[in-house]
Amino acid sequence: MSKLSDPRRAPRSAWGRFLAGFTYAFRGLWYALRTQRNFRVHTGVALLVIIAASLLHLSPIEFALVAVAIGSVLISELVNTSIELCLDLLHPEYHPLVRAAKDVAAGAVLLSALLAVAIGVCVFGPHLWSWWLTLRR
Ligand SMILES: Nc1ncnc2c1ncn2[C@@H]1O[C@H](COP(=O)(O)OP(=O)(O)OP(=O)(O)O)[C@@H](O)[C@H]1O
Repeated sequence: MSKLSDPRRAPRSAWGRFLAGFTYAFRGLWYALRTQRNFRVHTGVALLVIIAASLLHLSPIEFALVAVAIGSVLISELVNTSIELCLDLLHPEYHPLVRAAKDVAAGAVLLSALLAVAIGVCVFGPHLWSWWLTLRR
């Protein structure tokens, strides 16, 4: 990339740099949505969970817990993707340390997904149970 086309070199005001930061962040989210199947799946599940949370009229605290669960999964997925991209760029060939680094990053995603499931069971469980009891009456 030539220096002229490198956006980091474009002269900008502080406000312009601040706004550009948002553009880069949304570009990152769009990149993950376009290229990462797991991120798309997790985003779809998150939307379904938000719809279910609205239908079941969760309390503000319950909604906050669900938001933390969703956020932790999506954020860990994004960090995992970023780590994978860096490693693929720096060392595309097989290396045991690359394997360990990618496996650890994948482990972080797994842990956050398990945390989300635990929060989901604790928050949605009682609501679904009372909904089920109402249906049976
Ligand atoms: N360069 C490498 N050297 C050693 N092992 C690697 C290397 N690249 C990938 N691996 C191993 O393969 C696994 C999958 O890696 P990969 O980069 O395909 O991730 P992925 O989770 O399938 O990502 P995605 O589906 O998002 O592309 C890693 O967890 C790691 O164990």
